[in-house]
Amino acid sequence: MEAEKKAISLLSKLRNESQTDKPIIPFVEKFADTDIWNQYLEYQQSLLNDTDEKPRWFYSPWLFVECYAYRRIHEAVIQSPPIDDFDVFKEAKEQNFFESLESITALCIHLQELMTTIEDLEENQLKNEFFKLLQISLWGNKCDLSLSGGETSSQKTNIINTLEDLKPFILVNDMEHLWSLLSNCKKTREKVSVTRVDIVLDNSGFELVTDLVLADFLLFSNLATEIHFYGKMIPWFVSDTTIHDFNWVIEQVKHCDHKWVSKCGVDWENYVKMGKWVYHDHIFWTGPHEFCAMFHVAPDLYAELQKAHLILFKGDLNYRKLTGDRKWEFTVPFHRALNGFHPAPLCSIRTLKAEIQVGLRPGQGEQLTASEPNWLTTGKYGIFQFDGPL
Ligand SMILES: O=P(O)(O)OC[C@@]1(O)O[C@H](CO)[C@@H](O)[C@@H]1O
Ligand SMILES: [Mn+2]
Repeated sequence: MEAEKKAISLLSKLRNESQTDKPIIPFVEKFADTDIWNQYLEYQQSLLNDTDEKPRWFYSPWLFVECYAYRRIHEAVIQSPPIDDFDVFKEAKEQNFFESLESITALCIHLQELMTTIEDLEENQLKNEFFKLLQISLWGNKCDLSLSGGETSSQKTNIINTLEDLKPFILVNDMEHLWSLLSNCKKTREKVSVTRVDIVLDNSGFELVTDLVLADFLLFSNLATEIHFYGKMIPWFVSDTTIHDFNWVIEQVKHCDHKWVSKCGVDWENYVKMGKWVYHDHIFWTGPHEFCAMFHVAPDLYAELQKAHLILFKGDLNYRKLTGDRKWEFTVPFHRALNGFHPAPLCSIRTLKAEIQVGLRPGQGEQLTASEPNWLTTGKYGIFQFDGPL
């Protein structure tokens, strides 16, 4: 109880600082990334050079302040042993999973049926199935809990039946590039060689299941031979996946009382055991830096990503970090907005929840603004945006 009281008082202090636009203060508790964060704070301070101004909640860049807020929540918890490994968002994430169970069941059954017919599929049919699972993973990204302030945001309908209706809302659609890349890898692959797809995960719950279903399909269709996942080392943006969530979701699926669903869980656990699925942690993902800084700030992670044939970046926050959350013109090429971040061919799979979008056709953004002023932030629209040699 003492520990809870302490955590709550630290959180109240944090709330007060943010509501009253206090200066952004350094981290005190020693943790793996404390120095990195405090150095970044100094950098933000240096941008205000000749004034006495301090970076503050209402005026500093949103991406930085928002990440800082989640890191401060974590600091309040780690300063309060013995509850220092408590995940304040665990309950919300688990609720999202349970509320989406019907849709998860339908998806797992679909996957198992596909597995049994895969040998008979023509090239074109295989491509179609790949596109379906990509779109399911895209729309799965609607289910994040930070946009809804932690309120429920689960998937209640069978998503497979809605894909056709949702197609007009895909603003950038580079799925064909993903297909060409992976089917070429498959055709030219020698017996012993590897095709590696890396997935930079976003939200746990329903979205994570859609990513695991896609990852499973990539393996049994032979479009890839190895999948590497990246999650968050601390609770992040309410619904983001940690290693605990990753294992928890697989365990839940495994114990579902539907035989095809639990078969998925058993397969997924085996992939992890066999090293066909590899989960990576890295503190960089919960840092303040945009991805173009990764080469210098986290060269080991950059080198790891370079081993992939394709990297899929799930979600809105990853898109903001890919593009530096800048006020880019809508028509600026994605390659340019990545600002030198090119570890391997990559694709952002994201529903739009923040006021940033690049790589649109001339006039496309303006047209959307005229007809639907909130199109950038509602999660109604989505993209598959690819960067890499064609
Ligand atoms: O990365 P995700 O889960 O797709 O979205 C995270 C998000 O909802 O959180 C922030 C709003 O607080 C925005 O960056 C973004 O819209
Ligand atoms: Mn998220």
